Amino acid sequence: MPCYSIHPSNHPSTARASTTEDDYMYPSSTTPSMEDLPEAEVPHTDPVPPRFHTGRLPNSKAGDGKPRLLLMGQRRSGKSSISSVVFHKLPPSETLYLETTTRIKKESMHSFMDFQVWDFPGHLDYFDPAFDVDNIFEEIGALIWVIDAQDEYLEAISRLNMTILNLQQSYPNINVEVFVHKVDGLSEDYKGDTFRDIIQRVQDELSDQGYENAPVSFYQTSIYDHSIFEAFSKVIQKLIPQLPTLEALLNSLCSTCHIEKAYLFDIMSKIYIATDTSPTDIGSYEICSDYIDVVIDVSEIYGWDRPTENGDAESQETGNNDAESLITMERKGNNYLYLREINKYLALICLMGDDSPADKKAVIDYNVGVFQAALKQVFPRAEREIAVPDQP
Ligand SMILES: Nc1nc2c(ncn2[C@@H]2O[C@H](COP(=O)(O)OP(=O)(O)OP(=O)(O)O)[C@@H](O)[C@H]2O)c(=O)[nH]1
Repeated sequence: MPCYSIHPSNHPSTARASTTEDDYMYPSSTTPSMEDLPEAEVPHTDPVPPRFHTGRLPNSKAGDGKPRLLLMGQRRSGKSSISSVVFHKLPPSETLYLETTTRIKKESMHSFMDFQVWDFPGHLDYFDPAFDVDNIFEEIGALIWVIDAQDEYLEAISRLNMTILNLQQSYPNINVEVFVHKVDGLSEDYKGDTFRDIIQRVQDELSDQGYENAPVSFYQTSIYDHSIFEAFSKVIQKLIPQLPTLEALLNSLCSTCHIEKAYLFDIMSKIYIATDTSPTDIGSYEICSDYIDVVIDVSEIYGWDRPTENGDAESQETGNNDAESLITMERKGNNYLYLREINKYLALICLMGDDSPADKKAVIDYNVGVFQAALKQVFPRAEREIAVPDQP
């Protein structure tokens, strides 16, 4: 059995528990990586001067600097389930017991980049003048609109279109991501028909209102398979300005080492933040995603605390030298899988073809080391400074 380990002290679930950056956040008792923010806005009555989109990149440091993913849609469409399954690792079957959301639920995600997930109650009319629309939409990274494909969806489509048209004036650059959700319960034919019908209706209604080529993307999703993670990966990738560079680095790694497909994964959520530009298929994503689970499970059993060289907290948090970056290769059908922990948030997973990577492992190791070094330069979060408490 090849060796591997994602070191427990380096493991995201442990590492992120200690990250407290915002005064106004308090740690969640159940999940260390997510933090509940104080409750939703209380509608305020003061007149709000109109403000317009600044054209900043969504994750540029403005305000709290954390792009928001807003989860909106009709009641019971599955918004809270999506957030719980992707970011809290809730088993999908347990979402049956989730209570309906009554106030905006804000959570902060500490990972390769910080972002927030805001789960909106289905019934809320956020364009009511009592709400501070700016406060909701100004730092937005993406608006994720969830439509229950197993239910009557005309009302959901008209609310979506109303929202897009309302936002178009002040925030024309917002990415609108439509999750045609709960497709697990539908036959293949019905699923395809429903998906096409929803796309057609949204586009037709928007163009009837004079809004052609609206920036809306559609995904078929379910919490019962990997589709929700794939969709989230694509949504998150749009928020990463360095994506083209990451893809170029992965392309170069793939061609140098004869790698068929390479993914850069966020270990905790199993969202992939970049992949090389060869065609992606859900099968290879599934293999890699399952493999992360195996490595994490095994490392939680067999991992051990490695003392830091000088014992200081910073090197413990950020240190990820060779000793903590271990490798596994495994035969899977005709493929080899290669996993390397890049830092405490990210892991590189590669699918390789027939010629045994074991013969050229040294070359792969070397090139992955080069990739890792380049990543640190282009993607500052790879070397993120962790706040170290002042010494008395
Ligand atoms: N079959 C299926 N059911 C799902 C899926 N996602 C969520 N559900 C179910 O849908 C129901 C409603 O889910 P919630 O997450 O509470 O929906 P919500 O949109 O947050 O609802 P509100 O809080 O009322 O706005 C739950 O019983 C979930 O188990 C899915 O992908 N497939």
